[in-house]
Amino acid sequence: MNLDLDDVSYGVDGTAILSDVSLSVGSGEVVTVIGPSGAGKTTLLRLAALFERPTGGALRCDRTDPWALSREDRLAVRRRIGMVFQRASLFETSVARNVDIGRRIRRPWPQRLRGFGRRLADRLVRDEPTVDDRVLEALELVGLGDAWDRDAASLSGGEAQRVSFARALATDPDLLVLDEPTSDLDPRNTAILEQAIDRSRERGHGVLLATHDMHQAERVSDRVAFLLDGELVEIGPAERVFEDPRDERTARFVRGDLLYDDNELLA
Ligand SMILES: Nc1ncnc2c1ncn2[C@@H]1O[C@H](COP(=O)(O)OP(=O)(O)OP(=O)(O)O)[C@@H](O)[C@H]1O
Repeated sequence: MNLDLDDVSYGVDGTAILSDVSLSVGSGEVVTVIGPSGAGKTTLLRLAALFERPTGGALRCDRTDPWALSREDRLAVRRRIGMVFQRASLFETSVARNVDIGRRIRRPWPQRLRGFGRRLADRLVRDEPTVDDRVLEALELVGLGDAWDRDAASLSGGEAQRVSFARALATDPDLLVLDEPTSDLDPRNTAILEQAIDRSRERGHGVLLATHDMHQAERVSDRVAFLLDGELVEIGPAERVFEDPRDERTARFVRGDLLYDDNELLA
């Protein structure tokens, strides 16, 4: 899926949170949004995943404005997008069911009912619970292939975050939207998720990622966008943005110099 944001703005109760943001994510491309806390990264990702409607400008998925479609048609577009939130929220059931839930709620109702019938028939002919290949494959991608029958409540924070990621992968989304998916993870778990991002890219999925981790942005991105106070300061190939930023504010941010002092913008 090609996602295009054209001068997109978003405001709540008259307060601007994003102003005139233009960016695109193509198939097989990883675009990373960096910026200080409160810059608007999560809001931008929520717009990209169709959770919120822009208050200005245009957003298009494969050249179609999903907000101009009927609710049902917009949901069909929405089903092609997988979002992983900053904090994992899992249901109190097995790991496999947690991953499967993501796939099921993305299916239209007739398919869901057929799936229910199949599972019921499965249960009648065998005692063992069955796990869908897609679910296992997604769990293997995040290094949790052996954990499918574990209780989600028994997982560590890092494992839970990987299960959330697997839930999004199992839907085979055209576009993955990842909001700081590794912020609470140790280096090993972070490396596993970065590999999964690479695999998604190889499969031709687009990835829109927000991260606070500059090294991660350098490692995984094709292009990097720097967001500051709701405005996109610059966007370009990762190497260029990190090594030769065009804007002084980007330079200061990637160098790690503080842009804020007592909440006052210094730039
Ligand atoms: N629904 C809302 N109503 C009012 N203000 C909001 C709303 N959503 C976000 N904001 C404000 O918009 C700004 C951007 O928030 P956002 O969460 O998008 O930033 P962020 O870059 O993701 O921050 P962080 O890196 O800390 O997660 C913040 O000042 C936030 O308080």
